[in-house]
Order: sequence, then C-alpha cells, then structure tokens
Amino acid sequence: MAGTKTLLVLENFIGGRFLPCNSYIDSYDPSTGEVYSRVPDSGKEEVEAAVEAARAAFPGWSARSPQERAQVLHRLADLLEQSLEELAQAESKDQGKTITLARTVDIPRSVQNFRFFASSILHHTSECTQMDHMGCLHYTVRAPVGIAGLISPWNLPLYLLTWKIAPAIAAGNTVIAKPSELTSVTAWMMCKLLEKAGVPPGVVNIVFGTGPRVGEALVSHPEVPLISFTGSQPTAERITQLSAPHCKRLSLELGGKNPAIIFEDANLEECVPTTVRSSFANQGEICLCTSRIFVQKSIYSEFLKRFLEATRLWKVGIPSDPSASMGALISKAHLEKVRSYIKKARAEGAQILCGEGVDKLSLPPRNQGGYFMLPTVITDIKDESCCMKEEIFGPVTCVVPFDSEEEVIKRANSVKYGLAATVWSSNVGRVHRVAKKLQSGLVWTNCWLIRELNLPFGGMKSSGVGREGAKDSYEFFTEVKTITIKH
Ligand SMILES: NC(=O)c1ccc[n+]([C@@H]2O[C@H](COP(=O)([O-])OP(=O)(O)OC[C@H]3O[C@@H](n4cnc5c(N)ncnc54)[C@H](O)[C@@H]3O)[C@@H](O)[C@H]2O)c1
Ligand SMILES: N/C(=C\C=C\C=O)C(=O)O
Repeated sequence: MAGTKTLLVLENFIGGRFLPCNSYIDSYDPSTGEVYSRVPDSGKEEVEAAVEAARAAFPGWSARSPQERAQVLHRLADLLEQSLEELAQAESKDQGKTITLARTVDIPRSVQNFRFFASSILHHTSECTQMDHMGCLHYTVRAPVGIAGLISPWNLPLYLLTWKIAPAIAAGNTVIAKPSELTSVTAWMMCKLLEKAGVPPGVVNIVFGTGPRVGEALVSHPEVPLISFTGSQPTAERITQLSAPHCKRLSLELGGKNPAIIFEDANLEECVPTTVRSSFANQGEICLCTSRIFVQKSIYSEFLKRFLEATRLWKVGIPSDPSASMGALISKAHLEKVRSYIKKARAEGAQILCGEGVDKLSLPPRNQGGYFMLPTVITDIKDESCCMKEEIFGPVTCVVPFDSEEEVIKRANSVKYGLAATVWSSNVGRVHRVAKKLQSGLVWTNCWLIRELNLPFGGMKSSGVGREGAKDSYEFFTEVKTITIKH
C-alpha cells in the first residue's frame, strides 16, 4: 500500500505483486460524501499484464489435485475470518452499509464462499453410459477452461466477488477479477492474504478501475474465454456485444423487480418484519430485495398499518452505528436516481406514506453531505408506473392490493425481470401452486434470503443468463468432453 496524506491508495494485484497505476479515480465515503480513497484507473495495459500472469500460472495451478486446491481455499477462508472485524469495518466505510450487516452477512458469507467451494470441489462426479450392443462405453471428463474474467458490482462487494473467485480457482482456473470502482477496498485487502494462504502468484489477479476502461479491456481480451458478470442489465447487454465476436461463455446475474405476494392467511407476525427487511436491507441495494408488495384485499389495511409502523422503526443511521438498520446509499448519483423515482410516483398521483419527502431524517453534522434517505413506502400506484416496472435498487417499496390468486400471479409476472419472489400463506397447496407459476429464478415462501449454496442461483428473463451454485458454477468454470471407448 502507498499512502498519500490521509487518503487510502489502492494498487492493482498482478502476478502476486502490488503494482501502482498511472492514473487513479477518487472514491467517496458514502456516509460523508468526502473522498477517502484512490482506486487505480486501469486499462488495456494492466489487463495485458494480468493475462500474462494468469497464463503463466495456469499450468501449475490446474495440474494440482482438487484436494491441494481445496487446502489453499480453506487457508484463505481462515485468514479472512481472522480479519473479519477489519474487513467488516472497511466494507461498511467503503459501501455505506451498516457495520452490523457487514459483520454478520458480507464478510462471514465471503469466508463461507471459500469454505463451501473448497468442500464441494471434492464431490463432483462425471457421467458414464454403456452401449453394449455397439461394444462402447462413453464417459465425460471436465477440465478448467483457462483464464476467467470476473466482474462484480458495488452492493455486496467482497461477498459477490468471492462467490466468483472461489468456484473459479477451485476448479483449476486462474482469474482476473474486476470489482466495482465504487467499492474496491476489501478486494484489495484480500490480496494481502493470498500469498500467506498459499495462492501461487498469477492465480488471482485483481485489476481495479471503471467498466468502460478496464472492464471492456477484460471482456474483449481474446485470451479470456469466459466472463462471469454480476451487475445491471444494460452493462450485461454491452458485455454480450463485446463477447460475441469471440463466442465467449457468459454467466450474467442481473437486476430484479421482485414481488412479495401476501395472502390473507399469511402469518403477519413473521411476514411484516421479514418484508420490511426484504424491502430495505442494505438500503434496498440487493438484487433480491422486494420492491412490489401485493397484499390480498381482505388484509390490505391491516398489513399496511403494521408495515408502516415497522418501517418507521427501521432506523437510518451512520454506518458505524451498531443500532442502525440502514446506512448510506452508494453514491450521490444513485441517491438522486432513487429520489427521482419517488418524484415521478408523486407526479402520477401515487401516495408516499412514509420516508422521502414525508418524514425528517436526522443526521450528525459531519454526515450532512452523506447519501442517506429514509425507507419509503408508496401506495395507490398503477402496475404500469415506472416505479412498479423498473429496478430502483434503493429503499423504496410499493404496496398494492389484489383479489385473486390467478390475478396476482399475472401481475407479479408482468415485468421484464424474473429474479426473486416471496410468497406468504399458510396454505401449503397454494404455496406450491403459486411458486411454480411465478416467473422467477428463486421463490422464497414464508421467508426471505435463506440461501442454500448447493442449489442453482440466478434469474429468468432480463434477470440473467445461467446459474451459480455448487454444480452450476462447477459446470460453468469447466469445459466438458465426451469420450467414447470401443472395446
Ligand atoms: N443477480 C444478481 O446476483 C445481482 C447481484 C448484485 C447486483 N445485481 C445488479 O447489479 C446492479 C447494481 O450494480 P452496479 O450498478 O455496480 O452494476 P453495473 O452494471 O453498473 O456494474 C457492475 C460491474 O460492471 C462493471 N462495468 C460497467 N460497465 C462495464 C462495461 N462496459 N464493460 C465491463 N464492465 C463494466 C462495473 O465497473 C462494475 O464492476 C443492479 O442492477 C443489481 O440488481 C445483480
Ligand atoms: N449471488 C448472491 C446474491 C446476490 C445478491 C444481489 O444483490 C448469493 O447469495 O449467492
């Protein structure tokens, strides 16, 4: 690390070494609006160096046994765990999320990602079929693909980056990762642990910088045959275009406009607090957050009353405040974008029942320039409104009534996205029926965000292409070959 005054200055990590860059980007502390770190503004040159390092490391790393690679992943998990508090503090400062969330979700899950893939890589089997009448036996073998390009967003920085790095290297690939330029600090901190964990130089390379410069250089590089991307749908479109001439393998995990469907027989004691959390956790900046709440008419008033009461208790505070439920949004531009949706809803005649423009936000003087807003609840809004169709990715949720099961399924499915839905009912038959009919890659019933890492994670329609998880990530990060033996 190089330091200038009080600013934290990050460096790229290529071939096992920290390397300075010719130019840097300012990075802001979302809780104050002040610049606090500088991130390398890498481009083609840095990607070229990373490709060279990843290429050189590939033969040795891919030749190791899964057990040997698993040991390295376990050591890295242990080292991350030993630095949990330091990483949580850094993630909270860099992203604006509460220290509590970083401590209990982001960093523990990053540790778990390495442990999980270290274990799951040991349990894959290949396929074999017999064709006795032809005297043949067929079987499959899998091999790592080569250099994997990994691009991640700013909302769950280390959590989502390690969700890609871990399966990629467990399968024997070498990687070039590009975290979001808005939240690069914890990725850089992790680089400091790689050598001690036994990750050979060049196996994990991290190039920092913006999407248009370093992201596109990575996506366009002919020696990077696969790209795993998590981010927005417009960026995925661009990545698809750039990858097309090279026929690259793509995994795209994109946005959502996730419905919660609450039937009259739902247990409101559990449903209300969970739906507040599913709407506003991480400032609503989780692709799985609920942003359309459909409530059956007979319980609409009761639900709304309880939901508003619980939302008002969802405390917005500075990220380091352990009693805060919500911190600051990621950037000034994003805060303005989120606010613009509320303005549009108001102009359309919708009602803003609490939050932005209704209640007063109280912040310490030092944080007046931070990117804070209150959790906001909108009602009396039409399904055609942009607030009900587009991903806002902030602490804003719409609550609307419905009459019948058939009607609500149709309305829930009426958006271009299909990532995550929740269904609340005590009728088991209904829960199964509705879950099956929803166009959504994930459906949580009577709960939210309980993750089983073994099973496929990903979205339908404009929410993505491909799935991540034990078997899915293994298949994505390996190339399969079918061999026929005539005997
Ligand atoms: N489905 C999921 O698992 C999931 C998870 C988290 C976030 N998301 C989505 O991510 C979005 C928010 O994240 P964001 O604003 O960082 O998304 P984004 O698409 O703006 O950026 C994501 C990453 O792509 C990079 N990038 C931007 N332009 C690029 C380009 N032209 N070429 C290559 N890389 C480029 C960025 O620098 C960043 O690292 C939301 O839409 C959210 O729903 C989806
Ligand atoms: N990929 C996962 C979560 C994505 C959240 C998006 O914001 C995961 O839990 O594995």
